[in-house]
Amino acid sequence: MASVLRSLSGPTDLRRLGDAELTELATEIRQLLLESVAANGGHLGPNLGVVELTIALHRVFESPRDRIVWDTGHQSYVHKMLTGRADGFATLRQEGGLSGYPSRGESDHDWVENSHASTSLSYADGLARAYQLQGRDDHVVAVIGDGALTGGMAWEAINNIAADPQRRVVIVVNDNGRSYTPTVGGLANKLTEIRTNPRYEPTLRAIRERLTSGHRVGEVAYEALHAMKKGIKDALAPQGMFEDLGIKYIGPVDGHDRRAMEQALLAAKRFGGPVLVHAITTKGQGYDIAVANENDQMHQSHPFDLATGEVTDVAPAGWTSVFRDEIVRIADERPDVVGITAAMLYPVGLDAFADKFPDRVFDVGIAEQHAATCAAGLAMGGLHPVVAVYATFLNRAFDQVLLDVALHRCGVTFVLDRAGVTGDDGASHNGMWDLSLLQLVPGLHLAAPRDGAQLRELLREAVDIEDAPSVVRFAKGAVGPDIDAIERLGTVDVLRRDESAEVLFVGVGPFAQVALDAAADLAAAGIASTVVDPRWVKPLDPAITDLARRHRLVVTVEDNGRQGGVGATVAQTLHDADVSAPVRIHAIAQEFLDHAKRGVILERLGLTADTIAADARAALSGVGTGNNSQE
Ligand SMILES: Cc1ncc(C[n+]2csc(CCOP(=O)(O)OP(=O)(O)O)c2C)c(N)n1
Ligand SMILES: CC(=O)[C@@H](O)[C@H](O)COP(=O)(O)O
Ligand SMILES: [Mg+2]
Repeated sequence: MASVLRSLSGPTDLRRLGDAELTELATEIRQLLLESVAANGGHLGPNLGVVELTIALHRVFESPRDRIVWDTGHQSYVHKMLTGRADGFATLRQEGGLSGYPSRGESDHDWVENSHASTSLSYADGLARAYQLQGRDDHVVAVIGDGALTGGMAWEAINNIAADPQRRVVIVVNDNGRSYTPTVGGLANKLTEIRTNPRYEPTLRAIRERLTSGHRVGEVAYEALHAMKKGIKDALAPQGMFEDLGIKYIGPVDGHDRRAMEQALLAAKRFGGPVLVHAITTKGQGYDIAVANENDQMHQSHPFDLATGEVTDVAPAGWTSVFRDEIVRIADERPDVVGITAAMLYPVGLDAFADKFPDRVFDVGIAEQHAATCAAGLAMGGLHPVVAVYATFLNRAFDQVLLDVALHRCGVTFVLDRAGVTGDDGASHNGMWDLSLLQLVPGLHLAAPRDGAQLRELLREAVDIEDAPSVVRFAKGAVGPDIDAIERLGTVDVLRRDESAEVLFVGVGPFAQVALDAAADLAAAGIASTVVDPRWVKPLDPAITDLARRHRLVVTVEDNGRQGGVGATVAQTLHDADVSAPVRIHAIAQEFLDHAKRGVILERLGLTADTIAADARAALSGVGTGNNSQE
């Protein structure tokens, strides 16, 4: 059979396909998912789990006139294949290639590019209100996972959507019971109760297997089987949990039974008000290695061997593994230390802590705001919480850090993984905001370790701070070799000290190595430098000002946005101290960065030793006009 997928020019073509072709299409889509993620890495589990659901969505609704919003967006590969981009999957997540998330620049079918979870229902509420005001009868569909449904924003939106019986929003809950690990919380428990009910699951599976095992099931038999399944489902549906709020509930529906999904979606489409379709799916469906993966069901996979599921580009032990080991040693010594994760136990490295002390690590779901303020409560209760999140996701909890933690001088430690450019996951995943945002928080202590040894040391210093929030942030991936200091001035480590140095490099975190390389570059041109690692970038140690007074030029290098970062803070500090040395700031351009590998982006941003050295030479000769100047 010629490729069904390749025969499609867009979602309208789906409506001409018969059952056999639609079953074949699902098989082809799974094959393309496996091939492209095995080659490039990406979100395999989530996308294998929404094949039939997405086909049904695009057969029932008329995208882009009807808006389909994907929460988090990591499960939108099938949507992309059905909207004319199947051929692009060889370039998935590569520079200039297909994004791993919806992309407005790629297609009119894509709406939300932000990969931060739990936002879809708010977009949907807004879109539906706009349609109501404009008298449009187009549909708005939001696809949200059970994990994203644990985010506070989702419930703010549900409260608003449910407020108006005319609000035409179709909420499709893609319930696979998992974020990375099983989804936690009272709602998740209720959804799990349905999904795992012994009376529901085997019957459902038996019906699904009969309907999809190639047996030709006559229409009558099909309807009879469905009637039986519907009877079971109705008996198990969450008793009014959503309907008491004013949202019509349809389900639970077998999310891998395309026909059942189409029936449910059609009913939702016709309902004309706030309606929720509860689809039950399996993350990794169709690839047993993913389904069986207890860690995360191949939620986010590096390139892997299709036959074994083994990752093929095994990265060396990274920053996360250093944290994973040290926090367990600290927990051994400090019974008051507890850990908090926002549904990312393994990715942030709290799994070993949880294995050894299961009652001292809390998974709060995808709820960073709650994590921060709950941590304040834990601190007020006499414990020392360590909240481990990706740097970009702390954006969401800024107000909580500022006014729930810092205002009350709570001893909470935030560990920010994936700080700096992350690359593959696009603009909303780069951890390029924290060094700026957190400069604003009175009393907060902010550290950026340059290597594994410093991560261990600074983490210990941080958990010893009991009267203020402390933050330790580090990059994604491999950690470089330890860099020894020549001496320590206050909290500042001196890493290089040339005689009669003209240039003072301030290298933040792993960019201390870049600063050392730039200094070596200058030395080859006969220019002497001093290189320091501030270690604590807030509060900035006075040693930086004292050193700056004795140099002609100050060069700062950091893996954070330029605006309000460490470089800006150094420049402001020196200005306030009447230090005349100009400051050259090398940081991430304050813009949304397209996806590409981290190294490619850093090269493109000029955050490399040779570029920084060239800029310093030019500045010393008085002609430095780069866009990094602070003059
Ligand atoms: C605010 C925020 N926190 C954490 C993440 C990291 N993250 C990406 S996907 C995911 C799990 C999503 O689970 P679910 O919504 O159930 O979707 P599924 O992968 O199961 O389809 C998490 C925690 C994120 N994208 N946004
Ligand atoms: C979609 C999401 O937010 C995460 O799954 C993200 O893709 C994690 O990426 P890494 O863990 O590979 O940095
Ligand atoms: Mg899920």
